[in-house]
Amino acid sequence: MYTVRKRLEISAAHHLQLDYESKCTHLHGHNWIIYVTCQAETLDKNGMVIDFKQIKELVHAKMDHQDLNEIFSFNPTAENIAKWICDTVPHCVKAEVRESEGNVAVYEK
Ligand SMILES: Nc1nc2c(c(=O)[nH]1)N=C([C@H](O)[C@H](O)COP(=O)(O)OP(=O)(O)OP(=O)(O)O)CN2
Ligand SMILES: [Zn+2]
Repeated sequence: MYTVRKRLEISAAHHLQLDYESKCTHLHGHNWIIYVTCQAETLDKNGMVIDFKQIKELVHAKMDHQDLNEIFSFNPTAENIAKWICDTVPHCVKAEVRESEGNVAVYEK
């Protein structure tokens, strides 16, 4: 099994829709650190699981310097973003989304 992992740094704003009082319901931003892990049993004709550049184009280009509530139809929690990444990037088996050093969500297929 081949495994590749791409690290992305993304500046983006969001607010959360919650059924309890929270400062996070107000618009605010994070410098998100995201790790995308992809796996394949065999490599493509270029000798890759997936080009790192393609991962960047699919995730960084969509999210960087955006209001995540405007570009996503779901509540943009770290968990939901991690799931969206796994569903969007070919061969993705795991996405780790860090809002900060202490706040991390992971989705694995
Ligand atoms: N399970 C989740 N919990 C929370 C999420 C999330 O995506 N998944 N997101 C938030 C907010 O985005 C919020 O911005 C987090 O703010 P922060 O101030 O970093 O959170 P803390 O209060 O926990 O920060 P400390 O620095 O540890 O005090 C909230 N929760
Ligand atoms: Zn937040």
